[in-house]
Order: sequence, then structure tokens, then C-alpha cells
Amino acid sequence: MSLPAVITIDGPSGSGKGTVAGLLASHLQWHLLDSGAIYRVLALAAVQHDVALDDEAQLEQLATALDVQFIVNEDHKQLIFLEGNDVTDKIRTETIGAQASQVAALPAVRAGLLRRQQSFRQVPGLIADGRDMGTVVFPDAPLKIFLTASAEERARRRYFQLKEKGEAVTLASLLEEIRARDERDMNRTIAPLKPAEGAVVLDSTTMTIEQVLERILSEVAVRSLAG
Ligand SMILES: Nc1ncnc2c1ncn2[C@@H]1O[C@H](COP(=O)(O)OP(=O)(O)O)[C@@H](O)[C@H]1O
Ligand SMILES: Nc1ccn([C@H]2C[C@H](O)[C@@H](COP(=O)(O)OP(=O)(O)O)O2)c(=O)n1
Repeated sequence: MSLPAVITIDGPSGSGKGTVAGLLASHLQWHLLDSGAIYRVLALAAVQHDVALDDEAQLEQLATALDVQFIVNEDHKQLIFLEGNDVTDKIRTETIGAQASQVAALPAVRAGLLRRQQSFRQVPGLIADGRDMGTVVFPDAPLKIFLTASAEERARRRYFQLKEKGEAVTLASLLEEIRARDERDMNRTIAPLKPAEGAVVLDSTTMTIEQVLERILSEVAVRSLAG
């Protein structure tokens, strides 16, 4: 029996992966894997348990035993729980993003989280967003998207997103953080951020969210992926 279909969406921070993945999942009524959230939760767990962000052995243990739950509420919003506590908003800061990028560079951590991510592949299908969804976690996915945008545009998007949440941020510091995270995610030795073979590369710098969604849906239709 063949495995349920997966659409992978990989790309750098602020390219629109999370937004588009969520819209696609609700449009197709498929499951959603926000793999970045798992790395963010692991970073938060490490801080809370006083585990150093470069202690690979302890982080591996923490990763394998990580008590994280994804729950969709009645408003169709995905909530994320760590050890029973709602951490949905807490994990969205740039600090946690940078810490997630740090723990994600450790091979034992990635290996410890691999099967957990693959278990999200359930009928009728899965939309998986991250950095290595198409290259490592679901290499057989029938549709792989690499979503990108200029660093300036991604920093601008993040700026408005965080400002709306009341976070005190500056455009200049966000651009610097985005560049540092790009650098680490693209240059690590294990599962670096890069387009998977055969990926559709979409540069969303001058595209609206709707245009990105339409473009991906046209690729879904060409491949007859949705029933
Ligand atoms: N094509 C787009 N045009 C304008 N804003 C966008 C676009 N795609 C995403 N955004 C906005 O940019 C911000 C970051 O998007 P997000 O989906 O969180 O990116 P990622 O998951 O890749 O980090 C959000 O506020 C989102 O609404
Ligand atoms: N599949 C993944 C997902 C995220 N990561 C790492 C690298 C990223 O900088 C951090 C945070 O990822 P996340 O997708 O939540 O970040 P953005 O929303 O794109 O800013 O985790 C990863 O290494 N592999």
C-alpha cells in the first residue's frame, strides 16, 4: 500500500512557509507539520531544564523524550503544548528562533526528531513546512516547494508581524538576525537548507500570499494530488 501524499515547503525564515502551509492544509483538509515549531519547543525545553544549547548528548535525550503536543482548537488554530503548558506564543520570538537554529545544527538532535516528524504522515495527506522536509524527512514527496524571498523583504514581513504582537523590534536588528540564521541553516553540515532535487522554487518577494497559494495549487492540480 502506498503512503499518504506529502507536500513539502522548505525555505528561509520569513519566506511565508508557515502562512502558506496553514492555508494549504485547511484548503485541502490535510494534516500539518510545522517542523520548526518542534525545534523551537526543544530550544525552550533546553532553556527551562538548564541544558546548554551545545550539549549534544543531553539535547538528544531531551529531543527523544520531548513531551510536545499539537492541538487544533475550535477556531482551527493550532496550539502547541510543552509538558502540558501552552507555549504557542512563547516560542515565536526571534530569540527562540535563533536558539532553535542552534540546536537544529546538531546531528543527534535531528536524528532524535526524525521519526516523530515522519509520524505526521497520515491520510488523506500532509503539508510539511521546514528546512529539510523535501531533502531528508520526506524525500519521496510528490510535490516539493522551495519558498524564498529577499532577506530585506523577509525582515520587513517579520518586523510587521512582531510589531503587531507588541514586540519591540527594529528592522535593522531583524535583518541582521535573519542573515545570521540563514547563514547557520544553509551552512551546517547536517541537512542544510537548500532546494530539494526537483523542487519548485518560488521567489515570493513580489508575490502576495494569495498568488503563492494559487501557484502551489496549480502544481497540486498538475500532479492530481488532491482527491
Ligand atoms: N507573499 C507574502 N507577501 C507579504 N507578506 C507575507 C507573504 N507571505 C507571508 N507573509 C507575511 O510574512 C510574515 C512571515 O510569514 P511566515 O509564514 O511566518 O514565514 P515563515 O514560516 O517562512 O517564517 C507573516 O506575517 C505573513 O503574514
Ligand atoms: N525542518 C527544520 C525546521 C526548522 N529548523 C531550524 C532552523 C530554523 O532557523 C529554526 C526555526 O525554524 P522555523 O521554521 O520555526 O523558523 P521561521 O518561522 O522560518 O523563522 O529551526 C530546522 O533546522 N529544520
